[in-house]
Amino acid sequence: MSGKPILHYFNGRGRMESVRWLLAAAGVEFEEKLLKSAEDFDNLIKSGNLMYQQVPMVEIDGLNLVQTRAILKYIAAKYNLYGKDLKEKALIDMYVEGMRDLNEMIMHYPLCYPGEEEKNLNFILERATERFFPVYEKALKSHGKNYLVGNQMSWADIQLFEAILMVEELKSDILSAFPKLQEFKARMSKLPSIQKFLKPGSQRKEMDPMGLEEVKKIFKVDEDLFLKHMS
Ligand SMILES: N[C@@H](CCC(=O)N[C@@H](CS)C(=O)NCC(=O)O)C(=O)O
Repeated sequence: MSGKPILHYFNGRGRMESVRWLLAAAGVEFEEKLLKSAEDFDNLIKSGNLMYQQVPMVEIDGLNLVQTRAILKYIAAKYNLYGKDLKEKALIDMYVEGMRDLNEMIMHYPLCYPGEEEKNLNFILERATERFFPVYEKALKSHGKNYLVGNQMSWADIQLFEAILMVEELKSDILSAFPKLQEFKARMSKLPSIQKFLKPGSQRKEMDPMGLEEVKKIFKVDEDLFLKHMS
């Protein structure tokens, strides 16, 4: 065993991408076991290591961690990205949860009912520019520091950087009204661990590398139930 964390998921962003980002930004190397078929997923379930028969699952420090938030919290705490006291942790949680709300909308965007793409896209962009980004712009402006919480990089900054890149994929000039976020993005982009992850060929996933249909096959998704659940 290499001692590196092992990430179990399919070859796509989904719920695992923030975990990949957090590890990569912390400079932690990891391995991936990518599910390619329903059989792979069944075998993983049969191993008994998935508490809820769901992925993401991360093998780390002898644990089989599941539930995305639990995984992220563990990694943030382990690599000193989770603030110095309870108040900083609470602030980081509040920022992160906002970005995860935005992230969820973007994750579900390709799953919307046919014909509703434009409406959904406009909703995401409206939420990003009217609800979420102003919070982080204001925070950076008001304390004048390089990072959202305290004076060092935290989980909140990494989640924000990921969120900015994702929204920019939907609308490239989305930061035009947010000068502090533009500076933040430029600063974060220069960090060596982030530069490495941004390079082509890294373990960072593209928007839709494997295709929705294949993902549905792995999880044996019923189309109607799926759309209802996601809407
Ligand atoms: N609350 C869980 C949700 C996990 C989840 O829904 N995972 C999906 C893949 S992204 C899954 O394993 N689906 C198969 C199933 O639920 O049977 C988390 O945040 O990790």
